[in-house]
Amino acid sequence: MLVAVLKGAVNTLVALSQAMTIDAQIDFMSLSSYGSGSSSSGRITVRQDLSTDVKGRNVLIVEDIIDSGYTLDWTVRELKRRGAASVEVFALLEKPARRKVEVPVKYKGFEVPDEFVVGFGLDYDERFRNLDSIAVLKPEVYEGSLV
Ligand SMILES: O=P(O)(O)OC[C@H]1O[C@H](OP(=O)(O)OP(=O)(O)O)[C@H](O)[C@@H]1O
Ligand SMILES: Nc1nc2[nH]cnc2c(=O)[nH]1
Repeated sequence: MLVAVLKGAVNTLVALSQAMTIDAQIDFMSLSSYGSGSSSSGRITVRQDLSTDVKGRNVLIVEDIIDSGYTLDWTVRELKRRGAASVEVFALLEKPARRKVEVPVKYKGFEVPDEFVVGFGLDYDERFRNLDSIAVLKPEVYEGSLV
């Protein structure tokens, strides 16, 4: 089954699941470690949990971006703790320069430089998620002068 980490991974989940040729159940987990800032606090909070028991299931976690890796590290550990038979990862984007914790990623999309990206589900303070492509946010926006 596919487990998407909301909210950012929603577009990625839709695109990936529609490209798959095998039947796959989907479920969602909403986590946050960013609040309204642009860097991870490292403290994960569960905003909304899965509706499925993952015990004995083969799970593919679908992520939009891996930055520090804290979110993914927490999610992999948590799903294994709940008894998933296997836990693998699909990540659309990775920002290697900012990695704090390494997590094995089976299916990798693209590497991005150390810049804050938005669009295709990715937000800055809940804005820009509905852009249909991924763009680098101008630092003036998160440094305050354009907010
Ligand atoms: O590797 P990390 O440093 O942990 O960062 C990656 C996470 O950050 C973003 O989520 P965010 O917490 O902003 O929530 P959102 O998906 O609801 O925007 C993104 O969607 C990843 O889940
Ligand atoms: N929108 C967005 N969320 C993130 N979470 C971790 N890194 C990023 C990023 O570059 N953009």
